[in-house]
Amino acid sequence: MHELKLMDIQKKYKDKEAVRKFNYTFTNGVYGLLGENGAGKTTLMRLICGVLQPTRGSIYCDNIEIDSMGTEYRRLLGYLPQDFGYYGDFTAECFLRYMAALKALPEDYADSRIDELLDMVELKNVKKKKLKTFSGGMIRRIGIAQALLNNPEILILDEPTAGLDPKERVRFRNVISSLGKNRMVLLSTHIVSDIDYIADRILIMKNGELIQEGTEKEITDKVEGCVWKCIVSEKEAGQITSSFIVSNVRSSGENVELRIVSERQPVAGAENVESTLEDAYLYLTQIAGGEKNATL
Ligand SMILES: Nc1ncnc2c1ncn2[C@@H]1O[C@H](COP(=O)(O)OP(=O)(O)OP(=O)(O)O)[C@@H](O)[C@H]1O
Repeated sequence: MHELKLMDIQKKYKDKEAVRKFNYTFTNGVYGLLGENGAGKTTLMRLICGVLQPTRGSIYCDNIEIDSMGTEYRRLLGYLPQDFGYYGDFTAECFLRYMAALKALPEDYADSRIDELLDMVELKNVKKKKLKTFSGGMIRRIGIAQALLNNPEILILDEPTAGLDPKERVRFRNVISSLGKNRMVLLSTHIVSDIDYIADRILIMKNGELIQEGTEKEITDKVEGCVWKCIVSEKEAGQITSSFIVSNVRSSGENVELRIVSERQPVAGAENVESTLEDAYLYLTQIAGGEKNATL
């Protein structure tokens, strides 16, 4: 098991501070990195992979700075970037062979590993098909397979579920859960339900900062007793939405059903309901930016 320690990481692109004051220690398990677009997730992942250098701070793997580890660190890593490049004319099998060669894996090992991985990501029956005929979900799965070629102990997946349909999302979650048993898996998303059940720990980023960290239960518990449901007129709904954190809106005949996160009862008749990670995420990201302060 490896320990990856981020100490006081900052990354600036000219004047833009994309990651700031980031301190965290990862070990084995699935870590879900949650944040809206532009929160700094990709930058953080690139820093961890050594593709980018921090402006300030250092990253240590088992107490050794990753910069000084060179190929030894790269051997531990598997990375699926947000837009990974592939040639559409390659078959799935050829693509993995090509990636294995780039990673300088021995041919014998690569052959058996490719078979194993195609099986794992459920693409064995289409291994002779060209990638340009694959769906978005199949491409994502082949992306994971390439990231796993060297059997990495640290696996970094940037928005791996982007563009997947609901069925593919479920299949993908199953693959990821099984991977987190004996390695560190860090995956980013802005979709709460993608990591709801599979992440052992959830990290929430906003404006480059880590604003919250914990298990799903720890984070959800932060808004325990503060989630309300009520049915109001459209006019009332408009007023409530401007001053409360509303985590869901649903039409209900002439009226509107609202789900609200608030410490006090937002309107007479609102009923307390069980909190979810989505409620907590919305609440924590909105108060962190001071977007809604009259609420709780
Ligand atoms: N090369 C760059 N030069 C300048 N600014 C950048 C660069 N890359 C990212 N940024 C900015 O840094 C911030 C963080 O971007 P980053 O891509 O890390 O966020 P993200 O959470 O991964 O978002 P997304 O999900 O949209 O990729 C954003 O404001 C972005 O515009």
